[in-house]
Amino acid sequence: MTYPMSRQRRLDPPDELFGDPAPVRPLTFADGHVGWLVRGHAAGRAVLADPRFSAEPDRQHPLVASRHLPKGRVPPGFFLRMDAPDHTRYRRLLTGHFTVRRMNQLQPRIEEIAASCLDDMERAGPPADLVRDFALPIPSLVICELLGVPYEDRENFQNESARLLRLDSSPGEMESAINDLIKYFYTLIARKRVEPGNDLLTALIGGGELEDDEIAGMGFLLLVAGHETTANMLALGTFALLEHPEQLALVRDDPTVIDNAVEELLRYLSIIHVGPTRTAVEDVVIEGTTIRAGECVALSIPAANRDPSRFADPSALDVRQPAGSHLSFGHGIHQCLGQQLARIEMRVAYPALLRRFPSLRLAVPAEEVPMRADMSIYGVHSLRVTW
Ligand code: HEM
Repeated sequence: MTYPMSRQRRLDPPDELFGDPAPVRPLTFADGHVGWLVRGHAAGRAVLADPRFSAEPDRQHPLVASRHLPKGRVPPGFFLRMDAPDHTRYRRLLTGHFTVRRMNQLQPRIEEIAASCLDDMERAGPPADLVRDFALPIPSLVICELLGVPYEDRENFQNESARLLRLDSSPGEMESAINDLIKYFYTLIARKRVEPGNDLLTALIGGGELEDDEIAGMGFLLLVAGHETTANMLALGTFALLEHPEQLALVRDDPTVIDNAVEELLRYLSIIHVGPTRTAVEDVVIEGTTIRAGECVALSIPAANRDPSRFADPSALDVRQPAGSHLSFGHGIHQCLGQQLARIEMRVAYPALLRRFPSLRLAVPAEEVPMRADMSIYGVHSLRVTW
């Protein structure tokens, strides 16, 4: 098996992932280096929960690491790529800001933002690009307001994020995107020291526990993770529902299915389709396979989420099928910090869109929808729709 793999169908992971049922398989990375692919649901949870696997890129093979961050170049505060105790220190300062209760309080504002995007779409008339007009603005605006980032600066940070997430970006291109975004946060933090706001960056500055470079790294992580992910779920999820009209009708007409529909879309679509990666810091046996100290492991969330030993009908999109145990938000100490926010955004946005435009349909043939096979977060580059 070699990585990354190509897909045969737009809404399904590569067939190659499912040819052999072994939960852990040897894997050749793009540079020819051999590591492991973990594709079973139980094996994936075991790796993500095990402190003998490190998330730090400087422990990883340079070319695996470069897909996310150049070797040894984790910016201060970028705790996604840190192990305990550094990871714990940063994450602890944020958990109180992302509780279910805090996120629920944002719901009315998210509803307002979604309604305003829909008003604009309605006013402009069909066709629309659902990515540009709906899927990207909602999470971008929400994370900007939460962090205290001016929304007017979105073009800059959306372009830099795209540079960071392209699978063919060189380590140099990634490093310059990271540096530009971190520099941007430095300027913002300096401004907030003079003019504090009612936002998360201001709270982190006021807490007095962090240096500016640490706040900049945390802000950068939250901004990128907070808008690209949900934006792709909203657009790809809508595409998937348009391809499954009976499921779309359930989401539009039956308010009781939305919570599970969001989990099922997360499971079925598995937008984090490359990685997460980890490195064994000592020999570890996972379901009978020994992974030696220093070896890299890539976990396939799409394969884990379609593991037939975990889900009754894994290749079907069925919004009534219990899907809550998916691994789309990861597992263990790095499990997604923003998952409650993402859930509320989706629970609000899908029904609002489908109820506003009950006759929503693609404005181009499905085969012409440009897919994000070239990005580390899967989705659609654009989605032309009409109504
Ligand atoms: C549908 C949307 C989302 C998906 C599918 C998603 C997925 C993930 C996954 C799989 C991880 C774990 C990565 C790993 O173990 O290496 C993660 C971590 C993270 N996510 Fe999300 N995410 C989403 C939305 C968000 C949002 C809205 C935020 C905004 C605050 C966010 C912030 C983070 C952060 C800060 C981490 C790092 C956590 C840590 O290292 O402790 N995510 N996300």
